[in-house]
Amino acid sequence: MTVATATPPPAEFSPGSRIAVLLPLPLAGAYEYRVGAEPVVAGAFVRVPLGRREAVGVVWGPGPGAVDEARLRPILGPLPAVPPLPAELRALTDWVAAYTLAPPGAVLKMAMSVPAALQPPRLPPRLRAVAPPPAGLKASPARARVLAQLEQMPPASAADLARAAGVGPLVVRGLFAARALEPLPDPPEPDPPRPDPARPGPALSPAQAAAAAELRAALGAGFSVTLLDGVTGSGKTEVYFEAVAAALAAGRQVLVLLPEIALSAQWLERFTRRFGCPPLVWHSEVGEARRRDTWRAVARGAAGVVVGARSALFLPFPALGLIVVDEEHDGAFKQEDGVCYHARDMAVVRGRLGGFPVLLASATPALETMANVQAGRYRRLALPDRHAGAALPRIVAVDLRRAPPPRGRWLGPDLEAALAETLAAGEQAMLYLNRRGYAPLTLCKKCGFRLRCPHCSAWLVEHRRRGRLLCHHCGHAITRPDTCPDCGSEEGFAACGPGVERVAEEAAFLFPQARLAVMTSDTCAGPAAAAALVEAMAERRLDLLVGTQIVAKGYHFPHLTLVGVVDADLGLDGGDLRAAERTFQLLSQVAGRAGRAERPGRVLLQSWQPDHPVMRALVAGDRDGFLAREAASRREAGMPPYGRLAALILSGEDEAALDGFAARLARAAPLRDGIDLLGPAPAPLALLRGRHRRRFLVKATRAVALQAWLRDWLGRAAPPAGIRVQVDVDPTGFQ
Ligand SMILES: Nc1ncnc2c1ncn2[C@@H]1O[C@H](COP(=O)(O)OP(=O)(O)OP(=O)(O)O)[C@@H](O)[C@H]1O
Ligand SMILES: [Zn+2]
Repeated sequence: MTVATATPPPAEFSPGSRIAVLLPLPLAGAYEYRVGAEPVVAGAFVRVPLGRREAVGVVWGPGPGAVDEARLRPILGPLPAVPPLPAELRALTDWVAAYTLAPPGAVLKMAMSVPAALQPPRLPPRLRAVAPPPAGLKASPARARVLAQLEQMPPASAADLARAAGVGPLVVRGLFAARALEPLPDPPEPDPPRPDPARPGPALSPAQAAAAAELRAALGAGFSVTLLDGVTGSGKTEVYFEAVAAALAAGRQVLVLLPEIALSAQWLERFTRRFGCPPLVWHSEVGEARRRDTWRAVARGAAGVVVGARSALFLPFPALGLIVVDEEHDGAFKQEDGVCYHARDMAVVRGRLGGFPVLLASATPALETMANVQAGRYRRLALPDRHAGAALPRIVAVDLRRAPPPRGRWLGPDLEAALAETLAAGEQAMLYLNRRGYAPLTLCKKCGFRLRCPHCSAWLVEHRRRGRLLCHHCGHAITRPDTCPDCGSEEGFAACGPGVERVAEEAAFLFPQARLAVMTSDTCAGPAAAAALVEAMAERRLDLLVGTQIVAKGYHFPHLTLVGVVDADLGLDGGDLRAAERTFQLLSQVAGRAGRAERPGRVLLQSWQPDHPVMRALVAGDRDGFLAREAASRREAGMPPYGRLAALILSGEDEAALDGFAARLARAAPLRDGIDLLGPAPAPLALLRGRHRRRFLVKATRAVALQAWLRDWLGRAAPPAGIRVQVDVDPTGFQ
């Protein structure tokens, strides 16, 4: 296919000139080299000497002339058969590095995450006979058999040929050495199937059609950001598929970011139905060989649509024309280790650098996004109704103070009654609790000692099905000890509080006839298991699904009419700035699974604080009122999106050295108006994987150049060996 390239041809550097080469390593900047005998273009992947090793980097630009002529080393040459890294992605790399304070090479590493993709595919050479055979070729019966065989079969590898002719491998090698056989040139790499934008989509409702028309108009009109704000089940996916089709028809590539793509079999199916073939999928569970082929197909412009997790943002698209960020409010778009970046925000940056539209879709947009809409930076398209006349579910808060569950149980009488009714009517129900495992806390029956992770400040979570107690932060696992490690008692341990496994146990006890399944990231390991569960649910082979937040991810179960939220208050506690917003989003999302087809849905929120603003807003269906109140309180406190935050996490194994450095760093902070420095304080996770952690929070007004201030501050006190400093601009997790 031909690709409408958005960028002019890259700059070329002539033999002998100085160039900057960025290496995918956490170095302060690019290194300087000299071009060899052949010219190279900006963005080219090149091999360079690095100390005594050889490394692969990217030609970033002209060399600054910082290295002595005598010490300047020449590059070893370009990598064959890899297109240069597009200028847009180089600019994004620099931008993300500057914004997050990460070393540019660490950002580049995300764009070069599949080293094998930089090598041309190595096929065993296929051999064919040279015609006529070279004069003076020594004949033998075995050689004759090989040559006769080749007249009957297509070119084959040496091994296949020897096998087919019934000769030893040496015979084939001998013929090759005598030039009677020659290798066939490698075939071009096969292109993935191309999604067909001309296939008809479903007939859109007037509101859907109006939104789709606006999205199509945005394509080809340069950079813009549009929020597709539609209630759950309004058909946001069908609408943005129209924009995908239009971008494809214009010869451009499309990237769709989904928070849990590994679990999105339903989405892939819908895409395939609409476009006639599946998209290319990109996430950490895709195998190395597939990732390699995908990276290369993207780089040569042969990949029409990629759907991926946040890391797909750093794929080398030469002709990207649209990015869709579905469920744009989802916390999974934020990367919290290594380079701390938010894929939704950086998608907007890539759109601006590449001059194309970015589309954000959600039923519960992030406060940040709504603020951008209000400021006129983003456009908003609304889909206020569910598709095909389905009503939004009725949400009620169940006051657990009035009707608590029996002791040691978690499903109160109201929820139990609703489950009984739903199941009796032959409809499906879902129980939601955002906590994996059986019980979050295990304690000694005699002395109350709590089983904790030795490497983290966290309790061990019992996973009864696996017979293990696990740390959810570092993976530390033990079997339940026979005696208390503290008092030595043999009385045993008590499981405190519920996880989904325990709720499932209770539901199975209450409704022994119900066909029940548990869905969490650990009970359905891998996309296939998740897809099987989702299919079983959609085909009504299950009555009751118990799960964590992964059950909420955009699924469409037509026969699901009841959603029970076991602990709606979970997640509201703690000092997290976004606790209320996130709880509202999650619960709306879960609630949105109910009643998506003919039968109306209802949602029961079990809560000890049914008067909490989050519960009230959910019950009243008052999202905009809730967001407005949240926004007002953030504005008043100078918190994001009206002020800015950065978190600094210092960590080290030696606690005294860590505290010493934290104090030194605090003293070194340059004071100025518009910046509040909070800390150092123990981070909420004060110990993680054996490292102690201290946190600073920097609160700034929007007028302050936050990154410049942080760079200045960090430049004043270098950490001693063994202490790591992690910068998180716009933190969301507060761990
Ligand atoms: N115009 C249409 N014609 C036929 N089916 C449609 C149409 N619009 C939506 N649907 C169907 O309605 C269901 C809900 O649509 P979709 O999943 O796109 O909604 P959504 O807004 O993305 O929901 P959520 O936010 O809950 O993920 C899907 O099964 C979809 O195929
Ligand atoms: Zn741990």
